[in-house]
Amino acid sequence: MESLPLYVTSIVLWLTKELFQISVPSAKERTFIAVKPDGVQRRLVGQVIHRFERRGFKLVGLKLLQVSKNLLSQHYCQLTKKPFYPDLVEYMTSGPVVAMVWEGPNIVQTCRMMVGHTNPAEAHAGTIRADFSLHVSRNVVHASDSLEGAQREIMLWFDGHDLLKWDCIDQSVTSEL
Ligand SMILES: Nc1ncnc2c1ncn2[C@@H]1O[C@H](COP(=O)(O)OP(=O)(O)OP(=O)(O)O)[C@@H](O)[C@H]1O
Ligand SMILES: O=c1ccn([C@@H]2O[C@H](COP(=O)(O)OP(=O)(O)O)[C@@H](O)[C@H]2O)c(=O)[nH]1
Ligand SMILES: [Mg+2]
Repeated sequence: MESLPLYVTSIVLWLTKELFQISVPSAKERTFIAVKPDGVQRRLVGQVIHRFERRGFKLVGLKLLQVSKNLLSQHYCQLTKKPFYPDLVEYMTSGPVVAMVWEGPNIVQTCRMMVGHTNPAEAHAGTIRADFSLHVSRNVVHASDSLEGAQREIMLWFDGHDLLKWDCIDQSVTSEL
């Protein structure tokens, strides 16, 4: 059987989405991930990056930096009243952090699942925190916990022009997804 012309297929797909209100996850969704000082000290940066790469997500921003207390207080602004906050500041400023922006469909929620529970003792095996850490105060990575949080954190940690738009050629077929 002859295949339909591409424009007919596109119209049918568009109509199907419109008629049935199918919500397609945006491939452009972004999240902020950081390898915390304990992860950098333990040379886990490569393994953390590998997890997101092998899942199929796209790296669009990356830098190694010494975090200032000012940046950290903005990043963790919801936690400043917590009893562990002074220790958290000391921990997060104790050495370099690798800050990253990753892109892909449903990435915020998926990365939270891949990172695992805040407390490694409660994290499921196979998550980064369960596989690489033992204690909540040394839990190796940060991942944004909502779309709004991700947008706020990306703007806080990166200048827009440090984030790269590029095409994964192996994923061009699924760029509509
Ligand atoms: N009870 C605790 N004792 C020590 N440190 C804690 C405790 N709770 C949280 N933290 C630290 O503060 C960080 C921020 O806590 P939060 O509640 O935002 O967890 P999270 O969202 O899983 O972590 P992150 O924001 O770093 O991804 C935790 O990742 C952990 O390092
Ligand atoms: O009882 C706690 C809760 C949190 N944290 C630290 O604070 C970070 C941010 O906490 P959040 O609640 O945002 O958890 P996360 O988003 O990291 O899972 C965590 O990752 C931990 O490093 C901690 O040291 N003790
Ligand atoms: Mg958090």
